[in-house]
Amino acid sequence: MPTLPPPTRYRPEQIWQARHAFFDDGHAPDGLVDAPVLSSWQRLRELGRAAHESVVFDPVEAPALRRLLAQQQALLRVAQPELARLAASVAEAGYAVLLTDALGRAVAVDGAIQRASAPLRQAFRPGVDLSERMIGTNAMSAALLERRPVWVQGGEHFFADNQIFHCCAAPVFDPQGRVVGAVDLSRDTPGLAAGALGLVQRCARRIEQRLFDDQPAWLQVQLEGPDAGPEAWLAFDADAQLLGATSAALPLLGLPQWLPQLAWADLFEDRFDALHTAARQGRPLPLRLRGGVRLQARGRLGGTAAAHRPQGGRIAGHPAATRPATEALACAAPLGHARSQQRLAQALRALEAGLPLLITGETGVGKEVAARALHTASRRAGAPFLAVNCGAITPTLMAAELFGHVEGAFTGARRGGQAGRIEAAHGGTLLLDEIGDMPLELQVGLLRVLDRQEVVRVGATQAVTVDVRFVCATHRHLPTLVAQGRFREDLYHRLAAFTLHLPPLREREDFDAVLDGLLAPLGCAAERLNPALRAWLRRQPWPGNVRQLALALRTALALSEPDEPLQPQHFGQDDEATGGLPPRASSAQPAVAPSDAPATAPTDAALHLPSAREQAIQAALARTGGNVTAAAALLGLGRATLYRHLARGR
Ligand SMILES: Nc1ncnc2c1ncn2[C@@H]1O[C@H](COP(=O)(O)OP(=O)(O)OP(=O)(O)O)[C@@H](O)[C@H]1O
Repeated sequence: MPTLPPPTRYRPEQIWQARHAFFDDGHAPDGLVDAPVLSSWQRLRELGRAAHESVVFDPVEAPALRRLLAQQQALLRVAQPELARLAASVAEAGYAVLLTDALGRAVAVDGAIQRASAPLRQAFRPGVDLSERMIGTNAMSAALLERRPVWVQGGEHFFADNQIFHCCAAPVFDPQGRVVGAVDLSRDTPGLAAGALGLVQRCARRIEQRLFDDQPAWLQVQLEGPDAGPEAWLAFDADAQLLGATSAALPLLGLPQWLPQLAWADLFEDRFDALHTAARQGRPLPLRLRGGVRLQARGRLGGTAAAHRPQGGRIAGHPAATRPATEALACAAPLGHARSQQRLAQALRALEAGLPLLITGETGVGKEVAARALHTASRRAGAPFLAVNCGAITPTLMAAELFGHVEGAFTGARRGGQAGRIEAAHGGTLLLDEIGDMPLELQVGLLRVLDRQEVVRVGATQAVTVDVRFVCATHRHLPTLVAQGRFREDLYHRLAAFTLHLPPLREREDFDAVLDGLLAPLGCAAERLNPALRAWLRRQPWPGNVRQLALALRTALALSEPDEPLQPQHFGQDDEATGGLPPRASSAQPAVAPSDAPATAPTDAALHLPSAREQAIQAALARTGGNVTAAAALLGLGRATLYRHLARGR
C-alpha cells in the first residue's frame, strides 16, 4: 500500500490568533488564514451565524436520497473506482474519503470511515447536506465555491463543533468547465498529511478524465507539455469545434477557464486535418499554439462522427448551431457595426461559461434587447427568458416575486405557495432589470443564489436547486451605490465580473448602422434619409436613446408619404405629446430643411430643456388617461424611467 509523505505543519496558534482577530476584535486577520477560509467566515458572519451554534448532520429522507443518488448516477459511476483507489492510499493514515455533488451534498463515502469519530461518521453519510450554509466553513464547499483545491484545518472551521476535523478537497469539473462535485479527504486527528492535497487533486482529475472519456467526440487530443500530467485532453467534433476539455488541459492553452464556442483554429496554428491524419497513423504530432508555444500532441479517433455538440458547444438543430456567435447575435439584435457585435459575442461566451453578466447604460440603449439577444443566441434559446424589474415593487413583494413563497408565508400568500421568478427561469435566463434599485435586504439572498444556485422560498427552510443564467441591467453607477452603502460590495464584484456597457446613442460611432438597423424592419429604404437629415438626427441629444430614435422613426414614417424623402418636420414638432422625439425646439426656431440643417438646427441646450420634457410627460399622461405604462411607451421611455421622472418632478 502506498505510504503518505510526512505531515505538513499545522499551526493552531496562528489559527487561534486569526479567530481572536475576527471573532473578538471584528477585523480581518491578515495573512493568518487562507483567503477561502476568510471569505467563508465573512459570508457566514453576514448571514448572522455564530461560532457556537451546534451543527447537526442529518441525511435527507430515504426517497430524497434515492432521487439524489439517481441524479448523480453518471458521476458516481465514474467516480467510485477512483474513490476506492484514493481510499486504498489514505485509509491507513486515518482519512475518510468523500464525494459531494455540486451543491455540497454527500453522495459517496469511502476510506477509514469506520475508524473515525462519531461526528465524522455522522457527517460522512450519503444524503447529508455538507454545504457551507448547513455546516459552516469546510473544505468541500470552499473548493466548490472557489473552484480550486482548498484545505481547512481544525480552528479554521467556523463552527466550534467542527474543529476536530482536518480536511482538504478539490473540485471536479465536467468537460465543459462546470463544477459537478468535490472530492474530500478528512480525518479527526490534527494536521494534514503532506501530499494529501496532491492526492485529492489527482483523484479529482482522474474522475474528470473518465467524464471526458464518456462524452462522444470525433477526435480527442492529448497534450504533452513540460508540466502536463496524463490528463490534459481536448475533444473536437468533425467541424473542428472544441467540444470539451479536462481542467488539466486549460492552463496549457493559456485559458483561465473553459470557454464555449472555441474552434481548433482559435487555439492552434496547425491544420486540424494534419492531426487527424497523425491520429489515424498512430503517431504523435508537434503543434504550435497561437502565439508560438510548442506542444507535443497525440490524437485519438473518437469513434463518433459527432457533428453535434451535446453540452459544451451549440446544440444541433438550434438556430445558432451552424453559425458563429457574432452572426447569431446579429440576427437577434441587428444594431450596430461589427465591433459592437464582437463585444456582444464576448458577453455570450461569458454567459455560456456560467458567469453572471452586468449590462450597463442609460435608459433605452437596448439593455433588455441585448439580454434577450444573448439568450436567443445561447444554448438556452429553447428555455425560458424571464425579466424582473427589481425596483418596481416593495421589498416584501419583491422577495416573494424573486424567491417565491410557501403557503402561509405572509398575509395574502397563495394556497400551496408559489415559485418565484428564479425558479420559473430554471434551465433558462433571468434578467434582473434595474438591479441598482434592488433593496439591500434582498441582495444577500441573490448573492446566495449566485453562489449556490439554490433558492429558499420565503417562509421555507429547504432550498430548491436551480440552474439559471443571470443577466443584470442597470442605468445606475453601481460603484457609487456601493460607496453610499446602498449596494453590497460583494454582490457588485460578483455581478461585474463581465460588464457589457452599452453607450448612449449620442456617443455611438455607428449611429448610421443603428439607424439603418431600425429602418429595415419598418420597411423604410435607407435612401429616404439623405446625408443632411442623418447628420441632423445624429446631432440630437436622444435622452431616450435607441427607444426614442425608434419611436421617432415610426412617427416620421406615419407622417410622411410612402417613398417621400424624410424631413425634420416629419419628426412631429407640432405636438409635445407625440413622444419619441427629441424634445421640441423653441417656437422661435423654424423647422429646418435637411439642406440647411447644420446652420439652423436647434441647439442642444434648447433640446435639453427640462420644461419641454415635463410638458411632454404631462401631455402623454393626459393623452393616455394617466396610464403610466402607455405614457412611457408613447414617450419612448421605460416605465421605471418615467416613474423616476415623475418622482423627481414632485
Ligand atoms: N438592438 C436593438 N434592435 C432593435 N431595437 C432596439 C435595439 N435596442 C433598443 N431597441 C429599441 O429600444 C427599445 C428599448 O430597448 P430596451 O428596453 O432594451 O432598453 P433598456 O436599456 O433596457 O431601457 P430601460 O433602462 O429604460 O429599461 C426597444 O423596445 C426597441 O424599440
